[in-house]
Amino acid sequence: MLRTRGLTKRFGGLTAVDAVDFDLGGDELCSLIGPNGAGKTTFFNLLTGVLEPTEGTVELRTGPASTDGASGAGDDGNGDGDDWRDLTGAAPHEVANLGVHRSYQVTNVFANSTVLENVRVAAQAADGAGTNFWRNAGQLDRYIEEAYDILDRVGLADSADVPARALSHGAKRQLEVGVALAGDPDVLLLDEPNAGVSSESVDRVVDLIEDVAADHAVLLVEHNMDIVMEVSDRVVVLNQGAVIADDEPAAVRDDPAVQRAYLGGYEPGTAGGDAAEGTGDPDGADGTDGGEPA
Ligand SMILES: Nc1ncnc2c1ncn2[C@@H]1O[C@H](COP(=O)(O)OP(=O)(O)OP(=O)(O)O)[C@@H](O)[C@H]1O
Repeated sequence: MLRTRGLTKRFGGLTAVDAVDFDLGGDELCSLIGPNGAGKTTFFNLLTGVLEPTEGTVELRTGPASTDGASGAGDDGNGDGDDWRDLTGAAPHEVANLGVHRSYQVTNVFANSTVLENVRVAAQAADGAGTNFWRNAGQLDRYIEEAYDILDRVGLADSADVPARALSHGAKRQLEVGVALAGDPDVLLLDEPNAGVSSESVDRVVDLIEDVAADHAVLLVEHNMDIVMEVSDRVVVLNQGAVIADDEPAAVRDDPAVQRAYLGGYEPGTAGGDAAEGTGDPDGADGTDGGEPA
């Protein structure tokens, strides 16, 4: 569905992402983990056009897509029928239009608009209708209906008329996923969707991740290893910009190189399951509510 080859980003003398070959299958939920500064956010930024790579390519399968979820599905133009679109260097809106959407570590919704409006506007924009819906009265109803369906799916139907700023942090993350879904994406990139979410809300966000993964390709950055182990089909480990493991969750957990680089001290089910060197703070002091847009 999405693949990179030799993807590299250097900031001066620092190689933040180092020759990464990565494949995300059609129905796959792949988690990207690694210590702070490993290059996860930079990798997301390269996939979504926020940053231009120093070297390497990003490609999206545009069809005909087999949705077998196998990592590395697709071909290199060798005649088995898969088509790939080169996204390398494309602007963020072009990448989004082609079906790759992301959520951010910091909540990114319109604070003063209602929950419904946030999703409705995203659905219109994705349809190329912009905000000029007056030209066809029936169209507005269609977008509102679509927005309600999405709010149902993300568990926010009861909050449709509430301003986004009034939502709890966890509910804002649900809304973010709703806004991303409104773009009708093929690929969802979720950047720490549980960061700052209270422990009571984590289960709801995890259920939502699993639900959207049923019919989308999902790449998840997550510091909480219990969640990673629970939801992932596959786990990719970055360390100093390079992939040091790419396997099923249990195999990655038991990999000595991963233990050394990242998971030393991780014990399932303890204290939120954060890996030893991760600072993702899913349950604890929520420092993110104060300065965020919503
Ligand atoms: N715009 C930039 N200019 C210079 N260096 C940068 C820039 N963005 C990131 N870096 C550096 O690149 C490396 C990778 O950073 P990145 O934020 O991608 O890591 P990360 O794995 O997402 O970390 P975290 O888990 O803390 O979010 C770090 O050493 C960081 O300081």
